[in-house]
Amino acid sequence: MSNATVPPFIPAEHTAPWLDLLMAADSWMVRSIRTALESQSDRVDSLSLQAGSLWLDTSKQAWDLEVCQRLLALARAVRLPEGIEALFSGAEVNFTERRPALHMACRGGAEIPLSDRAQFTATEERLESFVTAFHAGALRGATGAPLDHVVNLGIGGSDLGPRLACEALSHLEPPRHGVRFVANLDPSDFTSTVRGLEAARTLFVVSSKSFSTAETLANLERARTWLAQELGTHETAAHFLAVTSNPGKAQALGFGPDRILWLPPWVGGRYSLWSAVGLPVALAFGWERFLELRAGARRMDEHFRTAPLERNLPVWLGVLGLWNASLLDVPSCAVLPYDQGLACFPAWLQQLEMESNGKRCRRDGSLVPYSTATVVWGMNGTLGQHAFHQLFYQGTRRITLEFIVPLPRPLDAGRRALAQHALAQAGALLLGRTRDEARAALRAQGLPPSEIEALAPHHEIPGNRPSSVLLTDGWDAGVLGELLAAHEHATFVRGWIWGIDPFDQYGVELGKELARTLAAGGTLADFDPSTRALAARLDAHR
Ligand SMILES: O=P(O)(O)OC[C@H]1O[C@](O)(CO)[C@@H](O)[C@@H]1O
Repeated sequence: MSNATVPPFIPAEHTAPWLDLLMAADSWMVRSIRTALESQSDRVDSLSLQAGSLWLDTSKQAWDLEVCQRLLALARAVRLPEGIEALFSGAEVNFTERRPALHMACRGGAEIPLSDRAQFTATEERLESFVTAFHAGALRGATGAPLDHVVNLGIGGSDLGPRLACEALSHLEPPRHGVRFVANLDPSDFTSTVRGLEAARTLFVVSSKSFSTAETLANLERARTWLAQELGTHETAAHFLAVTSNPGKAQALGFGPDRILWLPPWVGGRYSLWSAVGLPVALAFGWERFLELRAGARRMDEHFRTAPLERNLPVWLGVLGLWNASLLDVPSCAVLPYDQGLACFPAWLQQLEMESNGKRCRRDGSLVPYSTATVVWGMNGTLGQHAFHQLFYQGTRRITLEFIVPLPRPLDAGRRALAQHALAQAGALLLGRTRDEARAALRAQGLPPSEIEALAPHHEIPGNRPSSVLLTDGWDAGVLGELLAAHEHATFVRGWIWGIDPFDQYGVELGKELARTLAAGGTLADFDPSTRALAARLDAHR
């Protein structure tokens, strides 16, 4: 392993920039973003930046250049630049599990640890040859028929990354082979996903870092049963590939060593798309496309590692998120990709941020004395406009928004209209409508004065809703890689400043443990009276 060390932990609130930021936050709680935009001619330019194919405009956020600079001063005070170097050098930034977090190494953005280089290279060669054989029709199932359809069995990071990439790419080009995803423990997920598939031609990729996740193991069992029923044989090993860090467990569950692909332990589940977990992407769209996806992410790695903080897009995304979450105490961030292929981007980002930074305990064991990760949620535009944007316009909740607007080249009329909707939403949410403007609009409809007065408050829209807009220049696998890696790094930036470990997930483990207890019919004594009563009701249900 690497000799690189992690710089010491410095609590953000003990630094001088933190105090400045607290004062700035007091003022931005009440300041008008709209007025700031109208009065500062350089605001848009100074609060926008480009990295690779991504253009980020943060000028509609509740901050200004001074706040941004103070946040960067905070990042320096807690030694973020050395933290970034520690991340890329393979230091144990995953300090609770005493591991590096080197997902960047899978895409060439960092070095593979020396001791793992041979195994990693061998895995890459095997991955590529599986993909080549699959496309050549040379991977054959139990009946001798070529396998030509893929079903990924996995959950969380073993599902969301490849699912997102496959969906996004399938809106750019038809896949060479169909790929479907089963994640849920709900049996209907499996049943409805395999409906219509020809068992003899179906390849299951079973992705699980631990190879002990209940949902994935249940779906593996279902897949075996389905194949056996459809093909009339239990000799179905040729229909399965396993991707895991725990080959021993996979072997114990019947996978031969030649059917297991290695997922390095230093790749976190929610960062694993770039590893063998990304296999479905390559099976569906080709090895080259997978490499392009990785190459885009690698471009963002290089930018993140080398650009000065002042021009560093993931650092900006990171500190802006921290400003909203911890200093303005905004509890929620809606992410709104204007691209049908990015429908599951909010779910991917949700896991990335909430599982990584939904924590409170710091490196020295102290608790973070302010809010950490926000609730991340969202939906692709324009669908959300007709579902929950009303709350953005006139609701009482404090929410910040992130519009993601991929701009393919050339941009056809349909995509232009879609992008215009995104920009119009961000603009309208900032602008709002004053009471007088509402009155004027009602007057123009010819309503009598009494009705105008009654209705005007309902038509008033406060505006000033903070949002960022991220545009892409072009839209392909590489740009998608840039987009995903930028968010991964932004998550690291926040975790670093908060002093928490973004690469563990002990909270989820407790839920898993207790679910196992319940499923095994174990003692319910550990549970509270409400859960015991509900479990009894479930037991009695036939
Ligand atoms: O890949 P595995 O080990 O099956 O885990 C699946 C998911 O479960 C978690 O461990 C907890 O939800 C995630 O971090 C992970 O992506």
